[in-house]
Amino acid sequence: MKPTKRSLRDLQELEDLVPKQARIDETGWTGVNERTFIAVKPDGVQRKLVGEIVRRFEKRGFKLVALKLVKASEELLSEHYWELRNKPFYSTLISYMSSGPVVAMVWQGLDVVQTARKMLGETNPADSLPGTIRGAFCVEVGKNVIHGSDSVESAQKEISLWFRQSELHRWESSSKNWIY
Ligand SMILES: Nc1ncnc2c1ncn2[C@@H]1O[C@@H]2COP(=O)(O)O[C@H]2[C@H]1O
Repeated sequence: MKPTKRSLRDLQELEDLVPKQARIDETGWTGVNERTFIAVKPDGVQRKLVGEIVRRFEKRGFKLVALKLVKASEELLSEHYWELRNKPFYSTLISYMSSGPVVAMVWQGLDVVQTARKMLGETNPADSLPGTIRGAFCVEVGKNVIHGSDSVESAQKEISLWFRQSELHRWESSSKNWIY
């Protein structure tokens, strides 16, 4: 039977009922299918760095799997930054991250988690090499313009937290054979 608009919406609603943990395995790919979560933070969006950041990931050879402009709720941010909840800068971090829209993305490719971290630079921009994103575009740890998952495991959790399965796109890149 051809699915109607209504039945597609029903499927979406059903998917939202599936516990997030159950979806982690589906994003836990390896090799050329490894994925990472990248977010251009509110200062990066305000400072018009989105295009430059997307350009760097595209030019490196990674594949864009998902992208959206989102105003993160405090609930989402408290899950995302759960491990930092006792840090003295935690409340400043939550208000900074909820101060404006964030561009949330998923990028895919060989060793993308580790390579993306190198492209981003160090958490503190002062320690970041000039060619990195933070080394080129920011100066202060509290406004460091971009987030990238620090491990494959964190990437799986963060992708599941920020995206629905239906927002992660499968597509064939025509330049794949020139990259791998
Ligand atoms: N000393 C600090 N003061 C303020 N913010 C910090 C400090 N250390 C880390 N952070 C923020 O906490 C964030 C944790 O995730 P990120 O590595 O993306 O970026 C980090 C900074 O935005």
